[in-house]
Amino acid sequence: MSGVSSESSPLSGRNSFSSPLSRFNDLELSSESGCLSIIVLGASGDLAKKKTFPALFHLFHQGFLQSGEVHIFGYARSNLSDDGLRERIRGYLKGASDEHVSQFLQLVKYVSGSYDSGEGFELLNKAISEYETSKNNESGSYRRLFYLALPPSVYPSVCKMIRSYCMNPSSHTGWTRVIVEKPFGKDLDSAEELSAELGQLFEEEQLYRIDHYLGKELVQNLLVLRFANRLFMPLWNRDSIANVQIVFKEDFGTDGRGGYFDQYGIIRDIIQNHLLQVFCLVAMEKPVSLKPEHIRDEKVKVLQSVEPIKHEEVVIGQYDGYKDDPTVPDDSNTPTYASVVLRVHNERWEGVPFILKAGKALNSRKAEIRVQFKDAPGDIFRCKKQGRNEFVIRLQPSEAMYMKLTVKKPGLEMATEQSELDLSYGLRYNDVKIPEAYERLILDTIRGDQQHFVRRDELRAAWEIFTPLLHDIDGGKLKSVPYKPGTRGPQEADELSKRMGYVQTHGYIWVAPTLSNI
Ligand SMILES: NC(=O)C1=CN([C@@H]2O[C@H](COP(=O)(O)OP(=O)(O)OC[C@H]3O[C@@H](n4cnc5c(N)ncnc54)[C@H](OP(=O)(O)O)[C@@H]3O)[C@@H](O)[C@H]2O)C=CC1
Ligand SMILES: O=C1O[C@H](COP(=O)(O)O)[C@@H](O)[C@H](O)[C@H]1O
Repeated sequence: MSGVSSESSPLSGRNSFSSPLSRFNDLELSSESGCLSIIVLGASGDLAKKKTFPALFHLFHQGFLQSGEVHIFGYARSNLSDDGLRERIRGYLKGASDEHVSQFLQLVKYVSGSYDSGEGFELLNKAISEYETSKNNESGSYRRLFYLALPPSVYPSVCKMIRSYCMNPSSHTGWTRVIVEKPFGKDLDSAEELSAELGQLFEEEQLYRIDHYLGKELVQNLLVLRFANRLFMPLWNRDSIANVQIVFKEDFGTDGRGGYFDQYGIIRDIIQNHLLQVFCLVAMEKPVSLKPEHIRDEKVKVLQSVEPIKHEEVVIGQYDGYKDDPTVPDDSNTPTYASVVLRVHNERWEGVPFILKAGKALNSRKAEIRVQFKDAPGDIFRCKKQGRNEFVIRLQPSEAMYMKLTVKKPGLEMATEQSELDLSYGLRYNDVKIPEAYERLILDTIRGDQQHFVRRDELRAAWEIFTPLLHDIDGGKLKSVPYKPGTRGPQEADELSKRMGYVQTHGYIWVAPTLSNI
């Protein structure tokens, strides 16, 4: 974690104390050396080229992956050569010289094979073993990291193949770890079935269920914010907070992914995983320590305190034009928008609605947490109509935290107006490059830190919350209301937020500050 250098920061003169959290989380974070083989399964796919390989490249570029130690293997069914794969991903490797890109690409090899027969995996194991042997790695360990950038339908067979053909030999020190992408199942039963299948093949410590929202800078900040600041502790409960919104918006539609999306819908794609993980970090109790198991214990507890979702506290929508995608059935009821109210039955949150909203083809792209406080009692300024205090954590874009406040309008009159205390990262940390979520999470996996990965019981608790609602939507008991692309989504969702006690501040818009407007 970098602080702000007083030379280059526009806000020079501030002191910044930074301390690596890994020192506090009691983890024996390994500083292992030796061979590291990273195997990207589904290397020909969209996620691999857009996220996985670029994240590996950035780690390489920053010196976290040493060319003397690491080798990267792409595996898929497509008939590609090493150079074919390299050319496919080259255009996505940004932010470094061509020479550096070429050095990285030289570490990448391709093996072609199917996902359910031994032949391909034997070849893959041979390629990994040859590399390991070539390293003549007498004192170091042998590490094998498998990244499943694949449709979940093939996870069980791929995991069986890895288990049968590609494990780190028992004669070697080191480890074998597997990163699995979402979606982990489609409902409680299918997720449990998948968990049981993978659980027979790998120990929980070997499985890293990735949710890339847990790798975002401001999501990782939530624990620090909540538990290292005295300011928030007495306020973070039902006495002061009226409602919490956790919002995801995209200003584009399913863009050629309609076939995939239609089987899942926005609740499975975004809410049950990304937004629910954010919800956990906002709502959970303080963990005993920063040990991954302590944090995940608290997440499970708060998930288990969520009450059954009521139909009248849900709005689902579908944007006009979604069904024009030829891969989407004409009678699809799949929601591309949803607003779902969660209620937590515990001492801290009884009566506080958590509104989780996500939508595609909306009027903007952003993700944020909006904590709205109750009105100030006994308002002598009569300024309620101007708006309530809100603490907003902007996850993306333009990472920021700002607190909306009522202040005296500067001037001779005693008038009030809405303003904000603003911590915009672009300004405060303008010399820090915020890492990509996938970069951090892959590095965590190499280091053996499972804090930001989803544990099996957490996954179960998450599906328990959403499965009844999802089955009702799939069974047609709730209908998606149409909305126009480029809008805020269905009007019914705004009405739901209002019913939940959310008070909109009229005439106030937060503008992300830039160096030119301070
Ligand atoms: N794309 C994204 O932005 C995100 C994706 N994810 C998740 O990551 C995983 C991979 O996503 P993505 O890369 O988009 O997926 P793709 O559809 O691009 O699939 C990846 C590769 O898997 C192989 N494949 C595709 N369909 C099948 C099939 N039915 N059976 C066997 N193999 C198949 C193909 O390789 P080949 O034919 O060469 O073997 C393909 O190149 C998924 O679980 C997805 O949900 C998560 C977050 C974001
Ligand atoms: O997992 C997914 O996330 C992306 C949005 O990720 P972000 O980091 O850009 O916010 C979303 O577009 C996709 O549908 C979903 O599968």
